[in-house]
Amino acid sequence: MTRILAFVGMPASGKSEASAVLRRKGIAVINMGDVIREEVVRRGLEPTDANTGGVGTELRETEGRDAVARRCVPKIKEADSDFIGIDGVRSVPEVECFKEAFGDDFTLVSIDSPLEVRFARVMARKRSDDMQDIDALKVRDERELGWGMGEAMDKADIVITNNSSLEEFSKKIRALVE
Ligand SMILES: Nc1ncnc2c1ncn2[C@@H]1O[C@H](COP(=O)(O)OP(=O)(O)OP(=O)(O)O)[C@@H](O)[C@H]1O
Repeated sequence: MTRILAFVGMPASGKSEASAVLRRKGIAVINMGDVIREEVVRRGLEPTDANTGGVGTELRETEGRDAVARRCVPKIKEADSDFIGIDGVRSVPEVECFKEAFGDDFTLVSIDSPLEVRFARVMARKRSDDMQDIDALKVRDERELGWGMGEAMDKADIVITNNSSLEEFSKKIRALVE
């Protein structure tokens, strides 16, 4: 039996930090974006933002909105471990795919963090693909919501707020795992 903790949340809400807590505990985390990057490489393409975006959209169009989740299922089964994390759930069909494959062993965790707090963190993190003003973050939020992220967050079994320190947040994630 594999217990699965999957994280869903708006951009810069803290999904990577939650995944890092799991990894520090020796728990493997599957990043759903990596599944798309793998497909890009398999097709002999460069893993650029444009190519991953294009392949991701194409996979969803040709194989269904749960295409990426379906590719994760055998990976989770093959890993044959007691506990696994998933970073990057984005829509209800993906949640349904995991629920169908793993039933009650699948727990969806929504990470909740307000726009202003997320924006301050984006400014501090300085990632190359990050937005430069709060309006750009709002646009990114709208794009993710357009893919059904809001409905996926509504399906969460557990909601964790991340609006204070990183230590406080890590403690909540550790408690969840334990
Ligand atoms: N509680 C916190 N206190 C301070 N910094 C935080 C906290 N939570 C997250 N951060 C920082 O905010 C930034 C965004 O968090 P993170 O990268 O985990 O978000 P994400 O949900 O994975 O984002 P994305 O969806 O954009 O990849 C990171 O630099 C992270 O270290």
